[in-house]
Amino acid sequence: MDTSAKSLPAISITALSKHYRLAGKSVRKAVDQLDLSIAQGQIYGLLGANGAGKTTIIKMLCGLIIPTSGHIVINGYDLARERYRAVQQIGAVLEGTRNVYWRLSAWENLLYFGRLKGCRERELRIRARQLLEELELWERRNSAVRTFSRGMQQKVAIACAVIADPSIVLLDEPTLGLDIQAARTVKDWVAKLAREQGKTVILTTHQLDIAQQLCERVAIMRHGQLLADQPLTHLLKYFREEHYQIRLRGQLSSEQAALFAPLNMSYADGESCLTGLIGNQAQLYRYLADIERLQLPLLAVQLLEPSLEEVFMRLLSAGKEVKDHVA
Ligand SMILES: Nc1ncnc2c1ncn2[C@@H]1O[C@H](COP(=O)(O)OP(=O)(O)OP(=O)(O)O)[C@@H](O)[C@H]1O
Repeated sequence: MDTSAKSLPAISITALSKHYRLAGKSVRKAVDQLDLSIAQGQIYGLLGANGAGKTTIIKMLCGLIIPTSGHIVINGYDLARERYRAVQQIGAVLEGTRNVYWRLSAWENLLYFGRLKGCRERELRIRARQLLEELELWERRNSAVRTFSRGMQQKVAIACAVIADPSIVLLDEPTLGLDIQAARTVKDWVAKLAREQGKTVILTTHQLDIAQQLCERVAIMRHGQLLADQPLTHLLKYFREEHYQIRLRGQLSSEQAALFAPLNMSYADGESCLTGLIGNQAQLYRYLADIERLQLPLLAVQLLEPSLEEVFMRLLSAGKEVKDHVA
């Protein structure tokens, strides 16, 4: 296979399913007839509620779970028929804290994973040093990973995943449990992997603000199927006509705020701000009628671009597939 072709998708998934047999004759469809194509050099977010099937997809891409049916092609290599070559294209950090050896130092972990992946000794040492320096871990390279903070451990795990310089990096919940500063370091580094080194990054996360900052394209999954698979900018435009901000002078009482309950309420500088998706004009007028009835001083009603979190919640509650028709 020609892996150098730029037009080749990094990952191509066709009619992929994973069905688990449960007790009796019942079956859980963790992933169900999924089609997906992920372009080279993209940061791709795989989003969905708990149990949507994200980790199952990541594990199938790594070759850790055998699909029930369907095909996975990675940089042109069929995972079922050319497994070694296909898996070589990938570096992965799975969910949780056990991606690296806690008794080994950061340096030893990098050398261990590099040798396991067939790196040559001289290049391996140069790359290990470069990665540890980039991630600000060089000073602590000889300390056992178990003595590291959660953020430092996660940085070591990501460094181990990319030690052999794979072109595709899979990150399952890369910022879970990290404090704001550690999450930002990981986030900035993920962005650098794609934008400066041209790597394809596929990440799952429940932190939708991080997905919104990082991802160029986003898939939203529900019950093993796709509800949406679109460029982030398209998705954010999807409910643009329905996302409002209503500003009022003064602070609402809790009884007054309850009338606008599905909207987010904030108060600052003497103004109350109601923000959220208002699905139709009739609902908007009902809110405005309440405002008039309560004699709340109205300052402004404005259309806003929704956040990814609002689009996500809306899509999940609607439960309908979204076609890519937004220009
Ligand atoms: N080994 C297994 N046996 C049976 N069912 C499983 C197994 N592994 C996963 N599942 C089920 O498959 C579905 C998808 O799980 P998966 O872990 O892929 O979801 P997820 O989107 O990653 O969820 P989360 O966000 O909670 O990590 C869930 O209903 C889960 O309970």
